[in-house]
Amino acid sequence: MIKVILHGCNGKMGRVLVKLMKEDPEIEVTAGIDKEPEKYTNDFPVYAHTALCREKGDVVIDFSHHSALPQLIDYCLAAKTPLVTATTGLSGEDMARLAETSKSIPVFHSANMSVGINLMTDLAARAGKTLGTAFDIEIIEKHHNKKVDSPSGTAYMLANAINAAFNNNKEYIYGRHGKADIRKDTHVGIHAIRGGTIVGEHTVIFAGPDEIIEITHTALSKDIFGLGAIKAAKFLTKQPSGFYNMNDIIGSLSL
Ligand SMILES: NC(=O)C1=CN([C@@H]2O[C@H](COP(=O)(O)OP(=O)(O)OC[C@H]3O[C@@H](n4cnc5c(N)ncnc54)[C@H](O)[C@@H]3O)[C@@H](O)[C@H]2O)C=CC1
Ligand SMILES: O=C(O)C1=N[C@H](C(=O)O)C[C@H](O)C1
Repeated sequence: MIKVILHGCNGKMGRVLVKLMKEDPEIEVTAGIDKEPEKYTNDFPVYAHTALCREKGDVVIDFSHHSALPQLIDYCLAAKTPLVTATTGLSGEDMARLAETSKSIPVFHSANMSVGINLMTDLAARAGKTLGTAFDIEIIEKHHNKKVDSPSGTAYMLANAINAAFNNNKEYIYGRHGKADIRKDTHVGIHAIRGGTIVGEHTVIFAGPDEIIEITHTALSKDIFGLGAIKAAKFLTKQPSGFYNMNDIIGSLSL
């Protein structure tokens, strides 16, 4: 039985993970950490801070807030516990911290734990490479009205994969309010919609002369992210130190 320390256990994704792990005989929550520890009644202890957690887990799963990352990394390093982090809104400095941490313990990060988005990322990069600069690229993401970061981590993941296909010469343009000039072919427009209970929708538009290609992924339930994180946790407990992502568990998606 794999023992999980669930960081952010009382959040929306935390509740999904608690439910999914109850249904899985191979994995269980040993302790939770959440800055609102009493929000729900849980059948495992919940602490307000990593420093208070005495339980030992085989792996930490994190769906919380990017501001918690430094303390979470300190905890994982001290407890020598592998870290699966799905939290978004990470800065370049945060990513560098995760990469440094992965020299000492196994670390898994993906801004989107679904299989579909990871395939879409490959498809979008390939489309960018094939279509070249004749096609303008815009990314639209839609999420629920409780999401705190924008644009989404997934929008960045898609943009970065496309950018890599263009030797990283793209410039990200966030909305166009106040812009009084035409777009350049080096621009990638990124636009965030927030409303209702939208689980998550990402569209990459390639708009060319007289034709348009759109690639869309729609998440219909948060379970897809939770199941991906559980797969990642099971995978990570068997790995040496290193920095892993979804491609390591779903195999090469190169088309
Ligand atoms: N990679 C993926 O596939 C997915 C990533 N996410 C990301 O996961 C994160 C959480 O999403 P939700 O559950 O929807 O948010 P949420 O706001 O419902 O839950 C976050 C939880 O973390 C707790 N928290 C915040 N700061 C903390 C701290 N310093 N220490 C301990 N606990 C803290 C909050 O009290 C809350 O219970 C977000 O960054 C979101 O973008 C969400 C869905 C899928
Ligand atoms: O906050 C969310 O809900 C989600 N966040 C992730 C992101 O920022 O990309 C992944 C998913 O789209 C849901």
